[in-house]
Amino acid sequence: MILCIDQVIPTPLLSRVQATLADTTYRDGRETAGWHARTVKQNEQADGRLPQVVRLRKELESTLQRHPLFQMAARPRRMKPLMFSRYQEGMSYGNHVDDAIMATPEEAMRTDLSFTLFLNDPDSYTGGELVIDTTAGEQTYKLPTGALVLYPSSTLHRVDPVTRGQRLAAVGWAQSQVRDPQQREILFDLDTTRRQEFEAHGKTRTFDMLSKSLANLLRMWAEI
Ligand SMILES: O=C(O)CCC(=O)C(=O)O
Ligand SMILES: [Fe+2]
Repeated sequence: MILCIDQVIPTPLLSRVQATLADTTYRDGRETAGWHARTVKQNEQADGRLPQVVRLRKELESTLQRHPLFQMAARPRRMKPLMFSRYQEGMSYGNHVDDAIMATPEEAMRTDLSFTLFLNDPDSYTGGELVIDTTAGEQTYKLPTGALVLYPSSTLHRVDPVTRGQRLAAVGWAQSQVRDPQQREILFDLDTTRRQEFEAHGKTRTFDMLSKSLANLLRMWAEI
């Protein structure tokens, strides 16, 4: 399942992110890529050691932790610290698969889900689409400012060359409590349906039964 979520971050935070990213130091993106991805990765990443970058990163991470749709779709157990990336004219990130295991400050994690949070106006740059290889063919994403695409880390994907302007994004990875994508999708559908039932009719018997099934499937499938 690939999910797009609009307006993930509030406008004041987005403005602060944009202001900080316009005025910070960047490093060569190849520093954080695996050996094969490094050969096709051509971008820049905000220096993650700078205090203003750390502060923003943490704020964005806690915003995601509180986002109901992100939580429902990803069920994150561990998250890799977010990275802010910038693609200037001519930069791109060729086809690659993300590393299956990534280091975090605490412990290594398995990457189940990858995501991109688009941080600037898509009309201000040309190219720079995130292209994901799926069984239904290539899917292309160039989302509005503040929108996020969540996709399986198991896919081949790339960022097409930026041919005008610059593309700013935050990228991240999550290990899910539910490893199997099909199980995760079943839980997502059930959760969505029970919320719709609640909104339409309140806490009905149907809502309770859907909640019970969701909780019991989680008991079967979740690793915590
Ligand atoms: O910037 C993006 O949309 C994705 C970048 C990416 O694939 C990566 O950092 O592994
Ligand atoms: Fe990637």
